[in-house]
Amino acid sequence: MATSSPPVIWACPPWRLWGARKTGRAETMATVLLVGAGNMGFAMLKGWAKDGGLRLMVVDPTEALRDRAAAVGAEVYADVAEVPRETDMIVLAVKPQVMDKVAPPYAEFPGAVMSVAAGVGVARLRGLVGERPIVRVMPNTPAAIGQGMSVGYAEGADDTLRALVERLTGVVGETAWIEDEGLMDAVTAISGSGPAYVFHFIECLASAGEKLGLAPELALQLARQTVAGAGALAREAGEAPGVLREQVTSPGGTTAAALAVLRETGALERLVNEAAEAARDRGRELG
Ligand SMILES: NC(=O)C1=CN([C@@H]2O[C@H](COP(=O)(O)OP(=O)(O)OC[C@H]3O[C@@H](n4cnc5c(N)ncnc54)[C@H](O)[C@@H]3O)[C@@H](O)[C@H]2O)C=CC1
Ligand SMILES: O=C(O)[C@@H]1CCC=N1
Repeated sequence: MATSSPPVIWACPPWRLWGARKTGRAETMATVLLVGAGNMGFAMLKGWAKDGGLRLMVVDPTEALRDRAAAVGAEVYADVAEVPRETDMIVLAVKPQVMDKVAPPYAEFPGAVMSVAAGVGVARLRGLVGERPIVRVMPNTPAAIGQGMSVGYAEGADDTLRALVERLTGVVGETAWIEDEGLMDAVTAISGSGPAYVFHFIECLASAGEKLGLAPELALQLARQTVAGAGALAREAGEAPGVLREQVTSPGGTTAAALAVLRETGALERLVNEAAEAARDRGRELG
């Protein structure tokens, strides 16, 4: 019996055939539509552009943001009405406050939906885009350099869809899954918002350096590289952060003097707890 199968060939859109030739992974071809190419959407898009097997489409009303998306290889559209209805995955990356207005037209599109919006639950998303596989993902902006952390929660997703989500999150960093959607606000408070806490710590450390007499540029260089180097070590050393902390802390030395201030009253820990709780609570409000 002949093995060639013209109907399958004809059923494939041309880009799929192109992608199949390019990657040799025909089964993993996918069209991804990014709705909202702002801070978070574009951070992910930059990574997705490195995956040669994805057809990337972007909708954003802001011309400058469309231009930068086009510059990394995406097909860009100003309005949903212009977008070809050829989607395997629709990624909603607009603000939670506009989700109710932006999402409903995508109910007419095929494919699954992945939302990165803080606070917006699967039940609400289903009300907006209809019955279909829906995945919530909480990414973070280090995705822009392939160092992101993404946490997924999936309803109605089979292994193929989970694999596509992991492909999209894996190309921009690490991926974890939660089985309880109620934890998504906690995830948002730690890894979604977390980069901002770390950037603020860099600001504080640089400011402290200036107050101790360092030139602003030098103070910022020291603070930035110290946080970057400590973060990389914490990830790669294979030892608990507490062990790495002790390796810096000579008994009776300078670090011990500083940590006594930071830890003695539990002030920093309390502050971080309160900050994370505030972020979690705001996520609940947005929902
Ligand atoms: N910024 C971050 O670090 C993170 C953000 N998120 C989530 O990502 C989502 C987007 O946040 P950001 O990127 O920070 O906001 P942003 O304001 O930078 O991006 C939102 C984009 O949506 C676009 N937009 C507005 N109306 C639209 C429409 N009708 N169609 C298509 N695009 C439209 C805007 O032009 C803008 O570019 C939010 O829901 C947020 O909760 C999640 C994790 C981290
Ligand atoms: O600030 C926010 O609401 C979004 C979600 C996590 C990071 N940025």
